[in-house]
Amino acid sequence: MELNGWQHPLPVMMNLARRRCLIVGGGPIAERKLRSLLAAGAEVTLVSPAFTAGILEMEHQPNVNVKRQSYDESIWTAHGAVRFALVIAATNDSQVNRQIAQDANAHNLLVNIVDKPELSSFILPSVVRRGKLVITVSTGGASPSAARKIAKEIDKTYGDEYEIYLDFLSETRLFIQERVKDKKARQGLFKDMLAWDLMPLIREGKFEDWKEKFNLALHGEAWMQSQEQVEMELPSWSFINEIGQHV
Ligand SMILES: C[C@@]1(CC(=O)O)c2cc3[nH]c(cc4nc(cc5[nH]c(cc(n2)[C@H]1CCC(=O)O)[C@@](C)(CC(=O)O)[C@@H]5CCC(=O)O)C(CC(=O)O)=C4CCC(=O)O)c(CCC(=O)O)c3CC(=O)O
Ligand SMILES: NC(=O)C1=CN([C@@H]2O[C@H](COP(=O)(O)OP(=O)(O)OC[C@H]3O[C@@H](n4cnc5c(N)ncnc54)[C@H](O)[C@@H]3O)[C@@H](O)[C@H]2O)C=CC1
Repeated sequence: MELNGWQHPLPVMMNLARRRCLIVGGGPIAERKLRSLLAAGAEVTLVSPAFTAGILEMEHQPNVNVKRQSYDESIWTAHGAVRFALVIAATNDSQVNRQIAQDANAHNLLVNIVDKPELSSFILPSVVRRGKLVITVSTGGASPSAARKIAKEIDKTYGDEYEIYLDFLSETRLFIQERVKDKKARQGLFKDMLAWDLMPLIREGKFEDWKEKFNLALHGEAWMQSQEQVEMELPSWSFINEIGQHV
């Protein structure tokens, strides 16, 4: 199935924890894709007559299953059923890669063909990570090295402070989500939080002290302590917001 170019792909973030994925091929590109899948928690089966030293070093990890054979159709049914969440064809034989694309499509599986974006149902972007913050760059296959270059520029701009910032937002958001029932009220609070200029505090190493003060105020408030979820008005939020605004 030839896809209609990469005019308007759907960007997604996938939770691959304990999902079985298949990589066909054992060269440096297969190794790069393997590392990405393992970092996402996937269980990966690799099929290839030969493997890089890097792959062989990982062979005995519990999430890695190495099969020393050329690709053939038995891969799909080896365990009685099609069992892969994602498939990556990373051989250096474009005919074999094309065949894998056809077979994966026949099984209705998502497939990435490393030498043929137009036959792929997904491609991998270049990635910048700061803890929970993930920034991805894709050119839809137009220029993977441009994607990488742009990601490197972003990498320089977004420092480690974003990881701390996101952890704080995540913690506080969860705390509020558990206690404030009214959706509109919650969203108002999240909007207020985003306006707080915390980044300079983090950069100057003053954030931990500020956070302690903030958390004392947040956790100490009567409305936060009540067992009842708050419906709408949060009179003491303005006090919390004051602390946030005057960092
Ligand atoms: C379509 C896609 C399919 C896919 O693999 O998912 C694809 C396809 C191809 N890549 C090729 C070449 C190179 N790819 C890279 C690097 C990366 N390639 C990645 C993704 C993608 N590559 C997908 C599109 C992503 C997008 O555009 O958004 C990255 C971002 C992510 C990753 O691989 O995980 C990773 C950077 C990781 C990082 O950030 O560090 C480099 C540079 C390098 O290795 O340093 C080169 C050499 C320079 C050059 O050619 O530009 C070739 C030609 C092969 C040949 O000529 O033989 C093809 C096939 C074709 O173009 O037809
Ligand atoms: N998507 C990307 O980011 C990039 C893609 N490429 C493309 O990826 C392809 C693979 O790149 P490398 O890993 O550097 O190639 P490589 O030549 O080092 O490795 C190819 C691997 O495929 C295996 N293989 C060959 N025939 C097979 C078969 N029938 N069944 C199973 N395994 C088989 C080989 O044993 C080998 O392990 C290149 O041919 C190139 O077209 C190249 C650079 C970047």
